[in-house]
Amino acid sequence: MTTTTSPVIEVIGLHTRFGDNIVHEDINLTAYRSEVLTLVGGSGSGKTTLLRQMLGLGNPSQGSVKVFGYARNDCGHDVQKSLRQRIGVLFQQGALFSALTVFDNIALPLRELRVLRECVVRDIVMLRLDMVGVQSQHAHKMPAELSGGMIKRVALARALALDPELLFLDEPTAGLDPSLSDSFVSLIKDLREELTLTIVMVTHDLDTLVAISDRVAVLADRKLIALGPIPQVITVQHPFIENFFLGVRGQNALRALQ
Ligand SMILES: Nc1ncnc2c1ncn2[C@@H]1O[C@H](COP(=O)(O)OP(=O)(O)OP(=O)(O)O)[C@@H](O)[C@H]1O
Repeated sequence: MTTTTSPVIEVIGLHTRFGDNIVHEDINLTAYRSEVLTLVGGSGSGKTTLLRQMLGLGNPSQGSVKVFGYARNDCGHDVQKSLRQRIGVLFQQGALFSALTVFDNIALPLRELRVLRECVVRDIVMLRLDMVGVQSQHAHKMPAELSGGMIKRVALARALALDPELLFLDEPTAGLDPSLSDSFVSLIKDLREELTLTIVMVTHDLDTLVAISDRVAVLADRKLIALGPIPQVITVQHPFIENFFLGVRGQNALRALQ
């Protein structure tokens, strides 16, 4: 994997507090073009909050989050709109609209652009379904008729509908059994190469983390306590890192790196 040095996301001097609850203290972090950066940390360490700030869904109390060079909490409507088109998101929950077919779920972001003819929308939807390995006969099914693995794939197709440069994955393999999880991870690996995606992921799953990440950012004690490739991160002495990476599950997952 080759990364170039251009920053896609820059988190600068970020502090977050909700009332008396201080979540982040002086977080500084950069995600570079075409890398997979994974956020880990214990429950409540502020991973989701940081992801939401990167998406422009929440503001830090201090500091800034820049995406493609634009400060998320200080850009106009047109910039926000163009950023939305350059970013895809796979949410852990509520991945698909239950009242819409597979086809309409994937078509939604395309139709929202209000510039594409329906025949073009159709071609793009079918292309995206093919990309994620879902056969076209499933296009007119409702989400309730799909297996968990298929729902993830369709949600990924929707996240990729607008051909984004940056993809956020929130617990992408949560709820999948190990074999479905492995095949979803290989799909993400293939697509990130094919589409030159920059990926920012939150996961608790060590196998997923080891399989996809170029660098890992570890949040604990309100701070960024480690940032780098896994072999470097596991040398940092901190109870979270020792429990997470160096327990039995961690050791098993880390064997994949050898
Ligand atoms: N909108 C909000 N209002 C008040 N407190 C919030 C809000 N969003 C998050 N928090 C608090 O911020 C802290 C960090 O939450 P966050 O969901 O970001 O953690 P997390 O690392 O993603 O946790 P988990 O791994 O359990 O999902 C928690 O104490 C949470 O209660």
